[in-house]
Amino acid sequence: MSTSSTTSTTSSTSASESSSNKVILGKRSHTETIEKGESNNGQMHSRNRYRNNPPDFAVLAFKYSSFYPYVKYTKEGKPYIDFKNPEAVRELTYCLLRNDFNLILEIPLDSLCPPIPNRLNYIHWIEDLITISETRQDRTIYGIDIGTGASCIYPLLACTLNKNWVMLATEIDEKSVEYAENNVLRNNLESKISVVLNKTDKKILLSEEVMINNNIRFAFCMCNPPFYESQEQYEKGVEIKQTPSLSVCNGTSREKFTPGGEFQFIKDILDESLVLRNKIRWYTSMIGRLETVNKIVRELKRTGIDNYVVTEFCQGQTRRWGIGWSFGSQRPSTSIINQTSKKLRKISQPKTEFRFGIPADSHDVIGCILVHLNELDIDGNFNDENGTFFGSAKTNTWSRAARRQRMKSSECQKESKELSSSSSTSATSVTTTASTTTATDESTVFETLFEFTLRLEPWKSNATNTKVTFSWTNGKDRNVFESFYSHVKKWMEQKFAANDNE
Ligand SMILES: C[S@@+](CC[C@H](N)C(=O)[O-])C[C@H]1O[C@@H](n2cnc3c(N)ncnc32)[C@H](O)[C@@H]1O
Repeated sequence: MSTSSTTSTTSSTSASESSSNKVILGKRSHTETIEKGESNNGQMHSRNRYRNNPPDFAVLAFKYSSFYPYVKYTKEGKPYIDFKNPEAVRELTYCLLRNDFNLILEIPLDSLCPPIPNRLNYIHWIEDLITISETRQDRTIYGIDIGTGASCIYPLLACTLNKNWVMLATEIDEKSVEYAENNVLRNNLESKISVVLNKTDKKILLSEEVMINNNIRFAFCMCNPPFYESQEQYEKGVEIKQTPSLSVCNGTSREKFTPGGEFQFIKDILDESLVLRNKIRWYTSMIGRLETVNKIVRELKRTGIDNYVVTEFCQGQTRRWGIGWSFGSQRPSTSIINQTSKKLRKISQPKTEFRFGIPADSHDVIGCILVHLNELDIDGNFNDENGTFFGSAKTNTWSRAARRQRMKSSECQKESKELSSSSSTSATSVTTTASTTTATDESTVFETLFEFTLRLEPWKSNATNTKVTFSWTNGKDRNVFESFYSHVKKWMEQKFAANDNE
């Protein structure tokens, strides 16, 4: 059976064990949880509805007569189900989808039965990634689910949770396509989800049916690839699992196996992404084995892609991983980069958030920073409500060379003013004009180097210490942003040290 069913087992087992610990989560927006910088910490995604609210088998059995026969009770009266029984597992999945998402599905008994909490973790992580680039919540978000399976689980859940999402679901297996299409129709989601049969297993995205002749610019693609390359590798994988599998082994061979295993499948997506580039903003995949995460990160680096994120999907004792990469210049926040274990942070891209403290109140600090940003010709808007500045730099105005150049041109201007006030010669005015033009040209010729936000905390309080946080939100060159940040930090520290000494 596929490892995904094992995920269902361990999750539901641990879920029922912790059912005394129920907390109903209030509805929180994507941006809210991202801003709070919440990481997985060995748990489900912070918006996953099952994180602190595991399924209650007794309640489900009472509500759904089809599930009732599968629920048994321990001597202590604790409800449980036999995860070795594929029908019981499938009924549980049906009940959760119906009860919590108002979705009705039909999945063949020999096919993969998707564990819902695990599938939600991946969708919530995609929501976080998309939030970086899509600030307008009313805009249609286009996504692709590669290998949607008979259940069509990702598109169905994703479009139910996100009303502005539209998804293309791809699949190579004809029977699965038929089931997936019927599942879409059954839930009246045909205006949101299209299922296509990918006629070649040699191509994943670059096939005629998927991206060739498709003019849509997709925000993301997602994929739960077949994990193993052979039955032998699968059996080995099962053997080395630390906890014995409690679950039945369902899943067709197409769902479990692919030549070269998951590494080759994701590597193929990576190779195709090098052709498609910005036609899809975030290329992502689920990963079943930790060693594959390291191998794919090495491939990303080898091809020069530095804008990537890795994450860990936790569900009970089972771990899965997620990887995403982009050719765009939008940078994920540090909290998205950090949505993983400490171990994986080492191979993630470095942080995009930088912080220092200034021993003064926020009013004095912002006054000083804004004057200096103005001197540096940094464009931007300051939001006085929350103490946040949104800025962009067109050209490097803070480097030593740029500052020397600025000093030279202001000296020139001073000289020319003095000369023109004593004797107005045409030669001097030409010099003045020339130097101004050079400066103007420099700032208009270059595109935006980077965008950033600058936040002061605590804002509008009498605290005599202010935390200044710079976040790199857009740009290709990390070194340029970091040199700007270092310059402003040094300048501020010197300024306030000087004030202290006065
Ligand atoms: C592990 S299953 C995932 C099913 C479902 N997405 C889920 O998460 O439960 C992988 C699926 O990918 C499909 N697949 C394999 N190669 C493919 C390709 N080149 N294009 C589209 N689908 C493919 C398989 O048929 C299988 O249904």
